[in-house]
Amino acid sequence: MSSMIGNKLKVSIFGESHGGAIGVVIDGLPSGLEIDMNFIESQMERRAPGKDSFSTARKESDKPSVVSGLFEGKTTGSPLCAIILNEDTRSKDYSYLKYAMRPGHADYTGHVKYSGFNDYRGGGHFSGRITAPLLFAGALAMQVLENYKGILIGTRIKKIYGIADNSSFEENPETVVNIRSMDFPVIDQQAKKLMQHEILKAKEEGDSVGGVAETIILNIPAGYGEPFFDSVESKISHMIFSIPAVKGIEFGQGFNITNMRGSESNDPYYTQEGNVFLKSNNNGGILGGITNGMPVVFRTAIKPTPSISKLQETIDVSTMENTTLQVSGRHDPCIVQRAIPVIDAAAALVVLDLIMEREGEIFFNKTKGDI
Ligand SMILES: Cc1cc2nc3c(=O)[nH]c(=O)nc-3n(C[C@H](O)[C@H](O)[C@H](O)COP(=O)(O)O)c2cc1C
Ligand SMILES: C=C(O[C@@H]1CC(C(=O)O)=C[C@@H](OP(=O)(O)O)[C@H]1O)C(=O)O
Repeated sequence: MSSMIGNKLKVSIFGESHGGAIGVVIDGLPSGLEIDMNFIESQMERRAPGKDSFSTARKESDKPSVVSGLFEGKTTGSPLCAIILNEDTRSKDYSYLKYAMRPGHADYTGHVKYSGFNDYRGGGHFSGRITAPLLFAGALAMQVLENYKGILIGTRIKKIYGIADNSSFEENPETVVNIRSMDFPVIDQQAKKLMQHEILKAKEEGDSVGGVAETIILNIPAGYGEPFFDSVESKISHMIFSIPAVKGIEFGQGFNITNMRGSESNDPYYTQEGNVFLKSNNNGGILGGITNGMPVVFRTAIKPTPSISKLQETIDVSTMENTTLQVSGRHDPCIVQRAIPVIDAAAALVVLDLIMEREGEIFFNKTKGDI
C-alpha cells in the first residue's frame, strides 16, 4: 500500500473509518512557520460529516489533535503529526458487508488485493473519512501559501447530476475566498436550489448523485513545475485521484479544447510595465507542465455515492454465489459538496511541494525575515 505522497513535502495518512483514530504525518515542513489552528479547524468543519440532510448522518466533531511538530504556534521542523478520533462508528451496519461486495465501492478490489484481511467496516482505509487527515495537512499548506506567497485556492460546485451553474467563476481573490465561506458553494442561487432538490430526490429514492467541482489557484507565479514526469498537471492529477470517488480531471478548457481551432485555443501574450500576461486562459495556467502565471484552473468529476439502498446485483465472496444487496446505514447521497474543501487542501499540498522543490527553505527564510 502506498499511503505517502509528495517530494519535498511528504504527507502520509493512516487509519480506518471504524478504527480508533485516523491521522496524518507531514514531513519536510521548514521550522518557524506560524500555524493558525483556527483556520485549519474551520476548513475541517466544512468537510465534517453529519451536518445537514445532503450528507451522511454519521456525526463526527473532526477536531484534530496535534501530537508533534508544533510548539508555541510554530512548526518545529520535525514531523508534524495530527490525529482525529472516530467517535460515531456504528460497525453493525457492516456486519452483512463482510462477504457481500458493494458495487461501486472498494470492497471487492480491497478483498482481492489484501486477501480478505482488509478492515471492511465503513470502507476501512478506502473510506472518504480518510480525507479528514488529508484536509488537515492541506489546510496547513493553504495558510502557508496564503501567508508567505499570497497564493489563494477556492473550489465551487459547477454541476450536480446534470444541473450546471453556468455563471463564471471569476478569477479574483474576493470570489475565491468568498466561495470558501459557503456551506454549499454554488454561485448561481437558482442552480443551487435545483442541485439540492436533485440530491434530496435521489436520497428519497434510495439513490445517489455525483457532479463536477471547479477549482482556481490564484497568484501562482510562472515557472513552477518539474517536467517531464512531475508536470503540474501530473502532480495535481495524482493528488486529486487519491481522493475517493474522483473519476476525472480536466485543466482549462479540458476536453472542450478539442472543439476549438488553434487560433481560438492559444492564449495570446501581452506585456505591460515589464510584466507578461495572457489574454485568455484556455490552457488553465499550465504550458509544458509549467505554470505560466495565469490562474491554474481545473475541474474534478466526482461519481455518485456507491452505497445506495436500491436493490443491486452482486456476489457473496464466501459462497462465490450471485446475490442481491440493499445497502443500509449512513451514507452521503452526494459527495461533491463534502469533497470541495478536500480538493482545495489537496491542491495546496501540491503547490507547496512545487514551491519547495524549486525554492527550498530559502523562500521561507526570505519571507519570514527572521533569519
Ligand atoms: C468526502 C467523501 C465522502 C464519501 N462518502 C461516502 C459514503 O457515504 N458512502 C459511500 O459508499 N462512499 C462514500 N465516498 C466514496 C467512497 O469512499 C469511494 O467511492 C470508494 O472508496 C471507492 O473508491 P473510488 O470511487 O475512488 O473507486 C465518499 C468519498 C468522499 C471523498
Ligand atoms: C464518516 C465519514 O463519511 C463516511 C464515508 C463513507 C465511505 O464509504 O467513504 C461511508 C460512511 O461511513 P459510515 O458507514 O461509517 O457512516 C460515511 O459516513 C466522513 O467522511 O468523515
